[in-house]
Amino acid sequence: MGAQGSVPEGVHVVVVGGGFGGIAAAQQLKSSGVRFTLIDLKDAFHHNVGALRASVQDGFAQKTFIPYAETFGESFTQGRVVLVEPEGQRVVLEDGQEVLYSHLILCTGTEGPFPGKYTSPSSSQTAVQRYQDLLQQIQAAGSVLVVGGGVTGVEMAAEIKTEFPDKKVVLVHSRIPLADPGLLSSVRQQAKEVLMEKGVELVLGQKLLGLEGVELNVTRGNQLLTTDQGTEIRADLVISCTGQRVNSAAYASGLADWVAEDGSLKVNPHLEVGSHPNIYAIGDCANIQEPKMAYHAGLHAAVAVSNITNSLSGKDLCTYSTGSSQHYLTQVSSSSHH
Ligand SMILES: Cc1cc2nc3c(=O)[nH]c(=O)nc-3n(C[C@H](O)[C@H](O)[C@H](O)COP(=O)(O)OP(=O)(O)OC[C@H]3O[C@@H](n4cnc5c(N)ncnc54)[C@H](O)[C@@H]3O)c2cc1C
Repeated sequence: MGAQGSVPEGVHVVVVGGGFGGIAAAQQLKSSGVRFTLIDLKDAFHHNVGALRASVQDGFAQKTFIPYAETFGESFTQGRVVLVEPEGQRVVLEDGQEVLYSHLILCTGTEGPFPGKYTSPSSSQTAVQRYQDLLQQIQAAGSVLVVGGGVTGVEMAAEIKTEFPDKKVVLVHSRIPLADPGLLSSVRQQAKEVLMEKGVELVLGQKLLGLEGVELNVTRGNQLLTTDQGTEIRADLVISCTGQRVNSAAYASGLADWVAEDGSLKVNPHLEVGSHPNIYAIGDCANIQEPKMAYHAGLHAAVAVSNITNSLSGKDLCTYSTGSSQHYLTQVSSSSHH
């Protein structure tokens, strides 16, 4: 089905979440001529792959927020989805507005602490300012403690030390290996070596105590922090890169039967959620055993949109194969859908 193809009347795809998965889906729906509504609580797409660079480089943050309305016009609605109702085929926004769908693509991603993630319902201007403010705090600090050695923490520590080699940067991580368990151990080892070469001090296999009581992202001057093994760390500024979790609030009650332990949605190989052939989950909120990456979210979007258009034109559905990006679109017979 292309721009000239005919889309059956009444088709309206609602895409919840305008992260990497959501914008890829919306762009493909737009070029397929399918009516859609993209809903996000922010007014701009956040290219969060650049979030940590935006924290250390003046003027970079504004390049990482791209207003949805410029690309999607009236097909974009700003708001927070608080409920998915599969029976009524509608989603409900925080302000009470209801949006009906024929097909739903859920891509609410993950949430986590600023600066790695920015999930406040504020304007992009406010968001950009927040990154600029953090840059000033980093500039003012003599020493920075980065908490959490997943990929975000590793990147944050490396970015600060790269831009400000004279600052003391300490990275504390509760496990010994750095970065994410889904990555090759050689990659994780390389991340460690890069940090050590740059002069980042590593405190591994220790958990920082009392993080809840620490004012984050503000330079306070020589705060004393302690780990569960009694190691004392002094730092002017503390940045948290820990505790990312799947953002399940929108669907947790409406699709409770299909929510996995980590909050993600259980999908079949067509990326359909549970027993709902018209509801898809893609990106970080889809329960797929692979590293959570922007790149994968884009691949999922292609599968979900192809399956919507294929189901409308009576074609076979595609399956998503983890890790085989070149062959991710595999046509399979799916007589159960037709
Ligand atoms: C610091 C950092 C660096 C990264 N670097 C890389 C990299 O180099 N390469 C790579 O491939 N991946 C990278 N990743 C991972 C990548 O960012 C994620 O895998 C990707 O963002 C997932 O896309 P998504 O669309 O599933 O979700 P997200 O990008 O998390 O987007 C979800 C969207 O949903 C919206 N939303 C959530 N709940 C609601 C609701 N209830 N109502 C309305 N809207 C809602 C949010 O506002 C958000 O815009 C990085 C991640 C971080 C944190």
